[in-house]
Amino acid sequence: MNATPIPSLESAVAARRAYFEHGLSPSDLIDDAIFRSWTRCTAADRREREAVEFQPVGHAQLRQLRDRSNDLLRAAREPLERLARAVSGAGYAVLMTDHRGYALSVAGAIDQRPHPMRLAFRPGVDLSEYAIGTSAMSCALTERRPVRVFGPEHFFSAIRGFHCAAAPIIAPDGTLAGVIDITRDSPLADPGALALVHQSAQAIERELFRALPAALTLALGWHPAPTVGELTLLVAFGAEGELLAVNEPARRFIGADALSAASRFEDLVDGRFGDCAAAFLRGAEALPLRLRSGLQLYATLADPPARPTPVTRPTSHAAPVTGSLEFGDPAISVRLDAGCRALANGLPLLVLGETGSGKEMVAQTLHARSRYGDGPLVALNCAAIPETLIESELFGHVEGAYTGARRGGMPGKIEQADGGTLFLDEIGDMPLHLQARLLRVLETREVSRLGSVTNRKVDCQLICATHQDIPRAVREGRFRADLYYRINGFSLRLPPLRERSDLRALIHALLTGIGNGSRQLSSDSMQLLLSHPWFGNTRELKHALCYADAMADPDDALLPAHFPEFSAPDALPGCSPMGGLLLTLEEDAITRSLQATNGDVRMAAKMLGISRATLYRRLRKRATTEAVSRSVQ
Ligand SMILES: Nc1ncnc2c1ncn2[C@@H]1O[C@H](COP(=O)(O)OP(=O)(O)OP(=O)(O)O)[C@@H](O)[C@H]1O
Repeated sequence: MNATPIPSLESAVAARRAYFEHGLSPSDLIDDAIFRSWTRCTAADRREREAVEFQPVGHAQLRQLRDRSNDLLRAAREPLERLARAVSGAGYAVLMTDHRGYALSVAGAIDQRPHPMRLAFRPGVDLSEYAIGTSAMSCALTERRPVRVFGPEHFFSAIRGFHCAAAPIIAPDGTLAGVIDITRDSPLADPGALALVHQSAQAIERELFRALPAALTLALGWHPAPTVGELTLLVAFGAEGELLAVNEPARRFIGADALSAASRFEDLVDGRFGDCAAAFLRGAEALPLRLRSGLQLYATLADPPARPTPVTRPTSHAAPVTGSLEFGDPAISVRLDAGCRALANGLPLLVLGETGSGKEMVAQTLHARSRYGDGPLVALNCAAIPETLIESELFGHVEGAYTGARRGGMPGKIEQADGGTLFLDEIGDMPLHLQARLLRVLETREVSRLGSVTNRKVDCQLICATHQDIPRAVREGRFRADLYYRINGFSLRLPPLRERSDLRALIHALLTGIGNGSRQLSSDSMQLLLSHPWFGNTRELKHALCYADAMADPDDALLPAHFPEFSAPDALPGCSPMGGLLLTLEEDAITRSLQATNGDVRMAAKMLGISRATLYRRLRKRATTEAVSRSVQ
């Protein structure tokens, strides 16, 4: 951060006199950024005494502005609140603008502030240099560095009561995402304010970085244990070691020339990406890394995996279970988190899992948490409606498109999902001839109703789900490969219930949703439920609990006798209702992940979103099955 002179009333007044009365450069009295801004305002023929308007844009335009900055708003929510708590007592209000200077959000006490500040601190107000002349935020926008602007340093006299400090927020791709500003009407100099704003901007930059769908994000430093507040150099890599993003401090540290020639881990660092990733997966806390320039640094994980929190039994007052997807299984929570990030980055999501494992619930929850969460969630189950109707359901039709078409026509599910999420359940069952049409819609983001020659633009996110082995369907010519790649921006595999480590907690949570929520379970019953293989997954478990609840007297605990008779678990997975299909899907995924990680079981398990123990179990099972089939042949 460049050092800026501590502002004082005397130096600001002297600088004004030097510049406006004598045409001199006052750069030893004020920050150069302010001098340059005055020069631009003068060149644009602006006058000091002009009135300043704080007109917010209309609702629709504000919505558009906020939609465009959705990632920024999400990343900034916590840092802005923290900053507001830190500075409110000193009379500051907090504001964040987008990269053009439009106010996006306001935090901290604004009600007691004087009139012009209350007008300026409203979402949608244009606070660019063009609109309000020299200010901390307009200087931070132009200079891409933290700037403080003190009373008389503002170009227009109308806002000389303001004292503000602002810092830019740089997006992971190096572009300007926005600016944070704090402003108050007290003329007391406050050297700490600028540092706080700068730290908040860096916290937002780190959040934007965290949201990248990166396989590995490294924090680089000169010491194996970075100290709090140290300048954080962040570099993010994709699953193949491709360079995804570099934050501003790292950009300056590594240098633009070295970065422009780098597209992979190996272009920046002596060493192999796979070795580095494997070392962290084995639990390394810090690794020495030599940059191509010869500088020796240490890398730590910028975003170490969260430790699983201990599961406590939910009480009957707990949040409704339909809002929860996992209850302490780290494998699921990591995948869900990654799924959220993938959606936030515009990737279509493919949810895989056995029947009843909660694919639809995942779609509902991720939709609600996404930036399209305010829009509709429109679902179509491709397996549940006759093939002849899917086309019209999906694409809609105009009046007279076919016999029986609705008068006035009808929008299809895709159109209805505009501004929200389209959820295509059982996508594996989509008829082949419609797949090409769907692909075209996904590519052009335009849909035309049956019988219509005009196209309509659609803006929605896509979540698909299936229990089918789509790679196999592709091999057999039942599913288009290009559509598969299009819908599979990120695949989220839900483990079957029998593999979940949070089964006990899930049972308790489901119990609270049954009857009046106070039903108890005997320990024998819990053992029974924990040992059942649950081929019908959560749906089967839920039914079993409802059944037992109906069989037991109102105040009794649920005993094993209250539960339906479970058929004995099948010894061979191939005998399970879903066995054949799922086995192929699993086999395929396991083989591909092992190939991709050169046989590294830890990494492969992480890629698959299952525990290492589960993967070993699968591999042992595979070895046994292969041995049995060899002996039979
Ligand atoms: N985490 C959970 N908490 C509570 N209920 C759940 C959970 N996961 C799934 N369920 C319930 O289990 C049932 C099946 O879930 P869902 O319909 O989401 O599964 P699915 O994988 O989409 O099934 P299918 O493939 O058969 O359509 C539903 O009644 C759902 O409410």
